[in-house]
Amino acid sequence: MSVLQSPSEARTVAARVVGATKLYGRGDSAVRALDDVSFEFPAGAFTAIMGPSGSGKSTLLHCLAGLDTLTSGQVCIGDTDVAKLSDGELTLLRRNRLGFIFQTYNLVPTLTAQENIVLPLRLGGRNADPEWLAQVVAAVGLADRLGHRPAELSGGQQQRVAAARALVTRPEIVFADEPTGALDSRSSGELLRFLRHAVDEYGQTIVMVTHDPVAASYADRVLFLRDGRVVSQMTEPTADRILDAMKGLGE
Ligand SMILES: Nc1ncnc2c1ncn2[C@@H]1O[C@H](COP(=O)(O)OP(=O)(O)OP(=O)(O)O)[C@@H](O)[C@H]1O
Repeated sequence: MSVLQSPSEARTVAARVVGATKLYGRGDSAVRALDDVSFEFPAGAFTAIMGPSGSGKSTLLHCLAGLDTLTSGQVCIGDTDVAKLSDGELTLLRRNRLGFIFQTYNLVPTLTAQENIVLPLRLGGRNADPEWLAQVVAAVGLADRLGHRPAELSGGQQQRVAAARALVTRPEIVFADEPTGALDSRSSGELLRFLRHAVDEYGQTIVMVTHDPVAASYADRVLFLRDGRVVSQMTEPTADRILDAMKGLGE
């Protein structure tokens, strides 16, 4: 399938890694950040990736999202083998089929909230679907703040603008790297409810790295890593069960 196309049929797997291995450095000083990781990320579901510091969470997310490359193994987004894409095709895949939310909001300071939200469409030369834009903006709860610039918004509001920006292109997958890391618990809750709503109402697929058991409890499934390997997974997670699992991993 062309990287320009959206999926024409419902998929059960949004992304998969097979035998994913990532080495940083060479020889004696090489670090095995990922060690033969295989996992399927279900479509229309919210998956959290957890594990102790240095367990490979960010490396896995970055390799899945085409921001970094594996040493060996395979990453597929839908049916697309990411390693087979040229740099230009990879850029198009990221722009047209993926959405990103980072710990730092990365909003453009001179643009209003509304302008930031529609920026990915502008960059892709596309017009906003007015109905979809209205839904995203309503769900994110920022209707009265759309004309404000980022500096006039709280951290939580800025992160919700960033989340709306990630969803506005209706990407196949939204990748979120510690999206609540800089937020207080109230703002975290608002962001996580928004993400949960996007999964439940629009069938959005979300993959999120987090250290926070409460944040991970919003997911449908939690994948636990240690030393670059998948050690377990949990469905229907609760914060208490996740905390116990993390203690078992030595966190
Ligand atoms: N660019 C790099 N060069 C060398 N080593 C790296 C690089 N990036 C990550 N690593 C190493 O790879 C391992 C996995 O790192 P990674 O950042 O994926 O872990 P993490 O689980 O996301 O950690 P944290 O929770 O602390 O963010 C660590 O040992 C880390 O030091």
